[in-house]
Amino acid sequence: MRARTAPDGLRAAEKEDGVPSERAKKGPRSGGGVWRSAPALIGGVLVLLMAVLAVAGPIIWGEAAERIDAGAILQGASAEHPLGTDNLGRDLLARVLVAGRYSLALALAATLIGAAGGILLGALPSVLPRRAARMATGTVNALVAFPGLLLAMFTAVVSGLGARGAVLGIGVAIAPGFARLTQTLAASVAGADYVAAARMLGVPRRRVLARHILPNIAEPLILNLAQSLGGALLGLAGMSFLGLGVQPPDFDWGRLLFDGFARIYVTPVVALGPAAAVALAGIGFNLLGDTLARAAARSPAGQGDAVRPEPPRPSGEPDPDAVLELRDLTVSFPGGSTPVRELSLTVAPGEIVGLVGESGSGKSLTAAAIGGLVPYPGAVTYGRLRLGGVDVATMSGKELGTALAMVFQDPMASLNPALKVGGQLAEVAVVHQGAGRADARRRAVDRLGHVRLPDPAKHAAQHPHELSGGMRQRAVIAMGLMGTPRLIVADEPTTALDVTVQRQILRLLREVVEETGAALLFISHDIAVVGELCDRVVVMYAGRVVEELPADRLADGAAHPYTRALIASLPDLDTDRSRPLAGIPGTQPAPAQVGTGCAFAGRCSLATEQCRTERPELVVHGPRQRVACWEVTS
Ligand SMILES: Nc1ncnc2c1ncn2[C@@H]1O[C@H](COP(=O)(O)OP(=O)(O)OP(=O)(O)O)[C@@H](O)[C@H]1O
Repeated sequence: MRARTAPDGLRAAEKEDGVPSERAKKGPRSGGGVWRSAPALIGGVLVLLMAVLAVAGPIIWGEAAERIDAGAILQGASAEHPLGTDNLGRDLLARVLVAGRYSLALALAATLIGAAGGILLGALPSVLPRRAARMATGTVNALVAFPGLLLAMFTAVVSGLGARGAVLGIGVAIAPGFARLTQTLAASVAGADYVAAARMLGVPRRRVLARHILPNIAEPLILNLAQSLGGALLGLAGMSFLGLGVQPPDFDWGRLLFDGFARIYVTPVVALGPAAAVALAGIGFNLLGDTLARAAARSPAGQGDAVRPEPPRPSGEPDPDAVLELRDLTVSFPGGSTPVRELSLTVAPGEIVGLVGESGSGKSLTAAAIGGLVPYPGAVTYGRLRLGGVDVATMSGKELGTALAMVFQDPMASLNPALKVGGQLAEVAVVHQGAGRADARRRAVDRLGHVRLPDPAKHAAQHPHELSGGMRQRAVIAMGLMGTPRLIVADEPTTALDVTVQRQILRLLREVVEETGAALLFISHDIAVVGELCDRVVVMYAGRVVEELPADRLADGAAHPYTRALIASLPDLDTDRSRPLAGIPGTQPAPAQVGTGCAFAGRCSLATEQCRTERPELVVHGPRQRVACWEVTS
């Protein structure tokens, strides 16, 4: 189970009225702000200039660059030749302007070679058997440790002096960086449930790589491409300058620098022109690459716009009393998968709301979206997300971290095994409330006592592995209570615990709610537990809420066929244990395959043609109950 403080605000760029929020317009999370910054503007202008030069340079100045003038050999700067002339009297300014196309083309070729080779090498560990994968990883590690310039020079010399050798050399020097990046990104995506699921289903590794891994890591690789272009340009100029690159009669900026360098003490201006061109182009590509990376990191999804965010919908007046007000939350992933669809949820102060549904219905993603923790490359949009009456997009990380506590399934994943429990809790108070060390430690021990951990001072001085599973989960809940949470989101907090400890943790959560006045959003697939603990139950199916009702009406008031089926599938004392448990026939549609009608229609014995083609909205059906079902509400 994990308790995490949520990061700086949520990733919503726009407010409920469809107008960009102030934060979206000018705040640090705004991708637009990044593009208006000085480095972005300078980078953009420089790259644009380079592109114009590459296209128009040879057309406009091509002839001047090749015109030999025996009367103007080796001249310095003059009105006619602002950068002087070379040993054949050719105008150096014209040659610098013309060399742009060749220099940029070579840099692009080297970058593409480096990127292709690196991505291939970095992807190998994902497709090879274990031992070969380890060798591939070792090779990448060795290449990364090897000085890039030496690698480039060695390759250039081996493959023959000239532009081809230099391009290959720089490509080889760039490749290890790409390989390392690919490996790291692939490893982070490889841990995702959907990759694990594909592997379990026997999908071949190559296909897992091509379909599940590469599309999800494409964006950072493309961003790295832009930054590498600047590096390649500088590298190629360096190679030509060392005499290993472009050979006469061809010329690029590096070659012009090489030729001018011999005269640098007599007429320094002849070296200045190509040096300035290389420097400006390098700076331009680096600034642009950097801007792209920052814009992607701050885009509405927080992770780039691999998925086109759906526009937020206007949705009535804010509820001033609600602790959590979520309107029209949609979470989507590249490839058309939308596991959460236009979900709306309200939690009142001190209320315990259970979010229940089969595995894959989108419960955890809903919790993650509330905490701004939807994993890359998920895109999150909503019409409104308010915590304690405050728009989450306007809250600082500290404010959100104090107002929201999140408790996840595996407590060990929330606690750093190398740090003592008390120290970890204290850190929350130091970071979020600016408390002194001693005060923070006192508060940590107090909070551990609050969650009924026996001898809290002793356990505060222990490492997580010295605590039992139940104690660890108490410690994680205590961590959430280090702030003054208005809302605790607990995602399957007892699933990893044995039955007795489960009951203790559930009792503790209820006590915490009663004592602190915080509200609790309790996520579970177990409708029996939800019915026992919660005041109100929200039932999710295929990313949408299908029913909301008071928990005490579950047994006899549940109306949606899915809710009723969930309840019917529970064993009770009368259940014949010799027979298999009554499950719900069929399976929930995958997030990318939810059709236009009711998503439950395929499994519902009451389904009509209307259910299959038209999606029912949630409508009031009795006191504090709403149901989305044509058959129940018509
Ligand atoms: N990182 C991801 N990338 C792509 N799809 C994802 C990702 N995480 C979840 N999904 C999809 O979203 C669906 C809903 O996932 P979620 O974890 O929210 O379900 P859940 O209701 O919490 O299920 P469980 O009880 O098993 O945790 C999953 O079926 C999965 O297909």
